[in-house]
Amino acid sequence: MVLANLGKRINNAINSAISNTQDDYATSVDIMLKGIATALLESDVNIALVSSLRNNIRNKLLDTSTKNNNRSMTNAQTKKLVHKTVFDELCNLVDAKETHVFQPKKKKTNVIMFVGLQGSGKTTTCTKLAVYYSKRGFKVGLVCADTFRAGAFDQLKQNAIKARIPFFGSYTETDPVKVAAEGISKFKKEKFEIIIVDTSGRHRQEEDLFQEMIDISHVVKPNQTIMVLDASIGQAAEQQSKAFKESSDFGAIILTKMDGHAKGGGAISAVAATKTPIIFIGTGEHIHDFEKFSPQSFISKLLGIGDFQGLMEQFQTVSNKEDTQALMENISQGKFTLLDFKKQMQTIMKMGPLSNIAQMIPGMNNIMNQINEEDAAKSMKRMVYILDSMNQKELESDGRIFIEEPSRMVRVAKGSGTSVVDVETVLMQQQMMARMAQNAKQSQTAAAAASSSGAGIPRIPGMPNISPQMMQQAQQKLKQNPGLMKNMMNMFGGAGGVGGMPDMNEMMKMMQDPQMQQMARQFGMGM
Ligand SMILES: Nc1nc2c(ncn2[C@@H]2O[C@H](COP(=O)(O)OP(=O)(O)OP(=O)(O)O)[C@@H](O)[C@H]2O)c(=O)[nH]1
Repeated sequence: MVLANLGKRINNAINSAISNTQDDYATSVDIMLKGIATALLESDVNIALVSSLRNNIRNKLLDTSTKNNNRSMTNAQTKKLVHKTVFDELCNLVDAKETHVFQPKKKKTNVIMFVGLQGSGKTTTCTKLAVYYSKRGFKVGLVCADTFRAGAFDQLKQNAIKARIPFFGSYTETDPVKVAAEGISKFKKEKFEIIIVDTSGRHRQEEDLFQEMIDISHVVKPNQTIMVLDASIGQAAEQQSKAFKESSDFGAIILTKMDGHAKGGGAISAVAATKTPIIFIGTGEHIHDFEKFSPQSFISKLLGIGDFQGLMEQFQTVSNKEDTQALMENISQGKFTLLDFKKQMQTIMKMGPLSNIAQMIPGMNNIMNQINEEDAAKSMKRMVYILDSMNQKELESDGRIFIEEPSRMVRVAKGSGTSVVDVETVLMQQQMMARMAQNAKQSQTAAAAASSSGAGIPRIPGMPNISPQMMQQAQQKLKQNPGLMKNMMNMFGGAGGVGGMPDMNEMMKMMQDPQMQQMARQFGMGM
C-alpha cells in the first residue's frame, strides 16, 4: 500500500536505535529520529510537520529518561517506551483531533456532497460510501450532479446498478444545480435517509467550476461535505485542499488510491493543513476496497502491528448477514456443507487482496512477504471454480456424496478446468472444516453441561466458549512459533501445492503438529 515502505523504514530506524548499545541514549534517539524524519520527508510529508514530530518525540523520550535517572530502564522498558512514543506522535500526525464528525441519523434525511479534483476517485467513492451505509441499514440514493464530464452519469449509473443503489441523473439537463435539486427533492419525497451528491471534478484554477460547486452546495444544503483526495498527488495535496476548504468548507476527507505504491505523505500533510479528519480510505477500484479510517488503526498497519478492529469492520462490510446467520446455524448443529465453504471463500476474496487482510493481523505482513500473493489468489479462485461447478444437491451435502459416486468428481474437474486431485483437495479441506464444526458442537455441549458461569469472551451461538486465558495462550503460541501461522497461510496456495492448490503435505504436517493440535483443542476444535 501507499506508505508501506515508509512503515518499514520507520520500524528499521526504531529497531536499530533500540539495539544500539554503543552510543548513549540521547545519541541513539537522535540517530533514530534522523532515520524517521528522512523517511517521512521522502514520502512527501511537509517539512514543518516532520520537524515538530521530531521535537515532540525527542522531548518526550529524553524527559522520561531524565525522570528515570535514578532507576535505569531495562531494555524491554526502553523498547516499549520508544515504540509507544513514536506510535503516539505518528497518530497525532494523521489525527485532525476533530471531536465532532458527522454521523448520519436514521429516519432523517442526511445529505452528503462530494467535492474534489478531476479523477481523484469521487464517483467510485460515492458508490463505496453508499454501499457502506446501505449495508448498515440506511436507505441510500445517489445523485449525479456532474454534467461537465461526458460519461459521468453513465459511470455513476453503472456503479449504482452493480451495487443495487437507487440513483438519479440526467442525460439532457446541463445545469448541475437543477439536477442536484431535482435529485434531492425526489429522494426526500421517497423518504431516503442518505442522499449522496456527486459533483464534477475541478482544478483549483477553474473559477467557474468552483462557483458551480458553491451554487450546488447552496441548493443541496449538505449535512456533510466530503473532499476526495488522491493519496498519490504528493506535495500539491496541501495547496489543493486549502483551495477547496476556502470555497466548500468540507468537513471530512476520504483518501483514495491508498493501494498504490506512490508516496502518500502529501495527503497526510493536507489533513494537518486543513485540520479536517480523514474518515475513510479507498484501497482499490472494487466497491468493497474501502476502509473506515482511524489514526490508531492506520498507524498500526503502517508499522505492521495489525488492526483487528479494521478486520472486523471489513468483514462486516463484505459479508452477507443471511449467509453468516445460516453458517452459524449450521455450525451450531455441527454441520459445515460445501455451500458454507464456498460462501466463506467468496467472503474472504471480497475482502480484497490477501496482503490487505494480512496487514490487519499482527505479524502476518512479514509472513505474506514470503508467500506469492498471485499464487495464493489463483489458488483461491480455482477453489471457487471447483465449487461453482457443483450442483445444488452436491453443494448442500456434507461432501460424502462424492465418495459414494466418484464420477461426480470427474464431472466437476472437467467443468472447472481442473483435475480430480484438485477436486479431492477441496473436498478434504471442507471435510476438515466439517470435523471442526462437529467438534465445536460437542465441546459446546460439554461446556454448557460443565459450567454455566465462565467469564470468557461473549458466546456466539454455535461457537465454542473461549476464555481470556485460552486466547492468551493461543496468541502466545503463535508468537513463539510463527511457523504455525505460515503453515496456515500455505494452505491457501503457498509454494509446492498441487497445480497451485493448497499443499496437502503441508496441511497434513500442520494437523500432526502437537502445538497446532493443542491450540485447536483449546478452541474446542480438536483435530
Ligand atoms: N487503485 C485505485 N483506483 C481507484 C480508487 N478509487 C478510484 N479509483 C480509480 O480512479 C479512477 C478515477 O476515478 P473516478 O471515480 O472516475 O474519479 P472522479 O473523481 O469521479 O473523476 P471526475 O468525474 O473526472 O472528476 C478510476 O479508474 C477509478 O477506478 C482506489 O482507491 N484505488
